[in-house]
Amino acid sequence: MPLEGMATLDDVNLEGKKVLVRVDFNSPVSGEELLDDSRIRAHVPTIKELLDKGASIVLISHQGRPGEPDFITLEPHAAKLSKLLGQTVQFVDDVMGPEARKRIKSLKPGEVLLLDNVRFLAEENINAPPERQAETYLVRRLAKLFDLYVNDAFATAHRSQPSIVGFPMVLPGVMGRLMQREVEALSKIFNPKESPKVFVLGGGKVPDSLSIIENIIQNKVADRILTTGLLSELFLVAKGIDLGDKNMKFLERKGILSLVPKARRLLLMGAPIDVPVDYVTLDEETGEVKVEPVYNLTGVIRDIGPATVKMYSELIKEAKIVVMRGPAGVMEDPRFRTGTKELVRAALESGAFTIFGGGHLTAVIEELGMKERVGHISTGGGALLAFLSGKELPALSALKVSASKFGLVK
Ligand SMILES: Nc1ncnc2c1ncn2[C@@H]1O[C@H](COP(=O)(O)OP(=O)(O)OP(=O)(O)O)[C@@H](O)[C@H]1O
Ligand SMILES: O=C(O)[C@H](O)COP(=O)(O)O
Repeated sequence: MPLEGMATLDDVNLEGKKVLVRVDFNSPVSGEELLDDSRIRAHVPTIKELLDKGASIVLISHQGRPGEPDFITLEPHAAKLSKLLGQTVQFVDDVMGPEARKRIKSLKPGEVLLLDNVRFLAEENINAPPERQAETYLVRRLAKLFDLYVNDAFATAHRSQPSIVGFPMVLPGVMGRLMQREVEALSKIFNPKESPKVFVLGGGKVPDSLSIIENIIQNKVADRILTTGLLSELFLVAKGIDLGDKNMKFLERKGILSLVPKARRLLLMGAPIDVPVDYVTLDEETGEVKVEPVYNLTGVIRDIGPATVKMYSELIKEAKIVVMRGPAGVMEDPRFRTGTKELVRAALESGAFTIFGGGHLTAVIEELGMKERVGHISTGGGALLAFLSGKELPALSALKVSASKFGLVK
């Protein structure tokens, strides 16, 4: 999806403006302690630019979902952001009540205020069309206190919630730098000029990966799809290969065998799907770890094998764009991390523009110490899956409507 039709920070005057910025600070937590700050860190360039250009900033975000243990206040996030910015980030344990409105009104240029978890409001937890969300209490109460709305929350772009699609209906809405970077990088995937493109798809979210494959086949996006992880097991079964009793039973228990007809249809449509030739397996009784060819498996599949790594690495070398999502094996156990690590290394050494998604691959990139070679690491989980599956992202549609309604783009 091109940037076309959406406005960026370059299209608006920020001097002295009061700006509402939707960020996605949703982070893994233990109690009220943040376990990872990468989502918060990712928004720093946008926030700094707004401050440098003389705006006062009010940040709005969610954390967790109602009923889940990670559904907590954003107070620790404010403390973390203060450290990252090197300036005090004010916090108010309120979203749209009198205290929050008073603090928003008194905010001065150069100051930052973080509101509390927007999902504490029932309205925010309902997905509805933008016109409906523009009429929520949240939007009616807060919008009049601002000059501008900035959406920097790519990771929540697949939700049609008031803080995402409601505000830009009534305020001029532009994308922040993180949102812009995500959309620009991910748009390369659908640009026919940037070929050949190799997708390396693995991990455990098999139905999501199938939706991605359907979309990239329909749009003739991928030149090759290299499968790993549970997805590769599904395609081997679809090709008629018996993975041995233990693996077949595991796939059945996970509901993956029911996806075989769909996988077979994709193969019959001529999808350029590659499957592993060997796996690293574990004998659960003896604890023995072995490399076994796919047609003679006795152990439980834990990682792709060395011959597969070699074959896939050769194909990756020829690519202009490499898109990688999900680990190649059960990489939580260091004995089964080699496949993922070597494919990530091959991608980063290939000279291709690399796009990575998912927490597991991000951890491997850090471990390899090769972060500076990365083309793009997406902050999106569900949003990235939706984007790659060709689904419309409500946040982007709303920004387009806003840009046209408020005359922000020519
Ligand atoms: N062959 C396999 N058999 C069983 N599990 C596997 C296999 N290959 C990968 N996995 C599991 O897949 C899981 C990761 O898949 P997932 O698709 O959730 O990745 P991800 O998007 O990077 O995750 P997140 O972003 O949530 O951290 C891991 O827990 C890993 O152990
Ligand atoms: O972590 C995410 O994927 C985003 O923050 C969106 O969260 P959600 O799936 O709870 O809407």
